[in-house]
Amino acid sequence: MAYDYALVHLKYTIPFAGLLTLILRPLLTKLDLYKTATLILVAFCATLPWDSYLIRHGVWSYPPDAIAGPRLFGVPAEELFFFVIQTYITSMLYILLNKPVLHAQFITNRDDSSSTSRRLRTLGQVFLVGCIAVGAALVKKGGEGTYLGLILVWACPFTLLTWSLSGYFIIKLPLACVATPIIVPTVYLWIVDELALGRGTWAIESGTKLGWRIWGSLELEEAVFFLVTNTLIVFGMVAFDRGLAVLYTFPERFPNAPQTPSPGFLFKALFTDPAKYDMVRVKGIREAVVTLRRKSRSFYLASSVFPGRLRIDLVLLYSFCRVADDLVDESRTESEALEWINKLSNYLDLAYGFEGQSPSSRRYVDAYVERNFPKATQSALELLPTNLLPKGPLYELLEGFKMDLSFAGTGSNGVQFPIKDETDLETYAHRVASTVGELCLWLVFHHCDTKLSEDKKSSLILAAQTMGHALQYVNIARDILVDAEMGRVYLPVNWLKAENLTPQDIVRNPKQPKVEYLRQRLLDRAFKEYDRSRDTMNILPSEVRGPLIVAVESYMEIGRVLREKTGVHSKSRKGRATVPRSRRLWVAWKNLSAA
Ligand SMILES: CC(C)=CCC/C(C)=C/CC/C(C)=C/CC/C(C)=C/[C@@H]1[C@@H](COP(=O)(O)OP(=O)(O)O)[C@]1(C)CC/C=C(\C)CC/C=C(\C)CCC=C(C)C
Repeated sequence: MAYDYALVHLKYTIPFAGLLTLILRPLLTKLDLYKTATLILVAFCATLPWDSYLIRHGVWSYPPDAIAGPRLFGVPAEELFFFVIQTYITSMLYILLNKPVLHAQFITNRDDSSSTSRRLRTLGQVFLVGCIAVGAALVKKGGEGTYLGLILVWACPFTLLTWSLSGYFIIKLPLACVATPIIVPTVYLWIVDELALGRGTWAIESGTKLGWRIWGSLELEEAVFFLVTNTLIVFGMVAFDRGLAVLYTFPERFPNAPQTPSPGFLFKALFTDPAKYDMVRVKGIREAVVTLRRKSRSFYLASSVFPGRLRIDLVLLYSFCRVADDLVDESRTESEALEWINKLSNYLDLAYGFEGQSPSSRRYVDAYVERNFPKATQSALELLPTNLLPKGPLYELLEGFKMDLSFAGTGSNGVQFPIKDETDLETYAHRVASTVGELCLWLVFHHCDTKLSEDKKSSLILAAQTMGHALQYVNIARDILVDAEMGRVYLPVNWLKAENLTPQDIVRNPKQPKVEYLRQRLLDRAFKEYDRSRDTMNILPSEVRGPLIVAVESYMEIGRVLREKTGVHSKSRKGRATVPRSRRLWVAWKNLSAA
């Protein structure tokens, strides 16, 4: 039938591409489309002359009754469409699987790589050179090895180039991010190819093929073809991501990296000598990602949808806040905690005192950090992007940590509960969470291509502060049990009094029924603050609106779980309510679709 080949697309390739598009649509950014379109263009231009050569030299053919008719350089329109749809499918799968990954952490160079990585990279190079040599020999010999030889001499030099450029990076990436987008479309296209060869939609001429069948009608050459072309597409995507990662990770080297960089910019980044990478910064980013992944599932998930440099800076900000909070929280005595707060305050004095001055003054700040803070916390302080953040909210955050110290002495006579009423509660939430919301927004303002008016910025900051209250109230509602175990009660004392309770009663028995009522009261307050600020998020620039909404909603979902009371029972090992992973993913997808 004249539409046999077109039917292959209608039945197999288009539905698969459609399904991937449907899943990915809310997550796709302009940059993803730019990468995919570039790869499609490259794949099209690289495959067309090669394919045309194969058809003209009778290596393969299409029965005239299986194709519609139009051809370009002898290649049927359906085949041209194959170049596009295959590249699209593999790219989409790669993008989907790489969304959660912050590529900056995998930047590496020879010195940073293990001896196993070095050996693997060399092994890959030797293997690919071997494939090129075998391919060339087969083509030269002619006859049955011709088609396999042509595949190898055409695809392996590109693969060798991308492997040599990005080999260490590819080895460092999680295996699933690289192997799955190669294997899944390859196996799928093997099945489609087997069906097409079986039906005679296309045919490989018998004089130029080895005649080895892998399974059913699937010839060895076809199996190799799909494997190497999908490998090439994925390696192309990886090269893109490595270039982008270099561009975003080193602001000193690339001060004005645009969200969607030109090919020139990308080449410059890709060909930057790896020996010149600031590996101290890369290692700091790695530590920050580990901290984020371990400590906050909500913000870790949300971080995946933020673009480029903003994502890195938010992760670094999280890491600073987390490290500072932990230093204070994990102190054994009040004086030790106070000492950390003073040191953090001195650090801010120095960092902001030297702001805008020479790199040597930055080294002075780093020296202070290295002298005064534990090794594991140093990078979080050294990499805080103080040049993009106002200092006020950071000092205020430390004031919030000081309020936590007022709980010190629990269990002895000196018990204190600083949250006496709603005003204290709001002051506390303002210090520890509104400050964080405001800091996030300053990063957003700096990194967004869309510039906002001062009026809009002020409304957004106000909304971020209110949203901070909402998140902090959810945090307190979630942690009543955990906090009570540490002798802390953040529920206002006057609320407890109205229920004939004291903070000490909560510390003694945080599971009593009245606690559930108080938790819900606090959640009502949280959702009131959320309602007051949520609509303002619609004036955020489009490139960050969805991601910020995901950050807020995935945290507020903890509150929703607590409201349904299911979360109180489905607790993590730490005794905290959690949102199941599938529900978190759904929240992210739903909100990105609506944003
Ligand atoms: C996507 C991404 C990586 C975001 C990073 C956000 C960030 C920098 C968070 C810092 C969190 C942190 C460790 C702060 C220290 C003080 C503290 C503990 C605050 C509480 C956070 C809870 O985190 P977690 O559950 O991990 O803490 P514990 O285990 O209980 O110690 C807080 C509840 C505060 C979180 C508040 C925000 C992130 C601000 C939210 C507001 C916005 C994002 C602005 C939205 C914009 C508009 C216009 C409304």
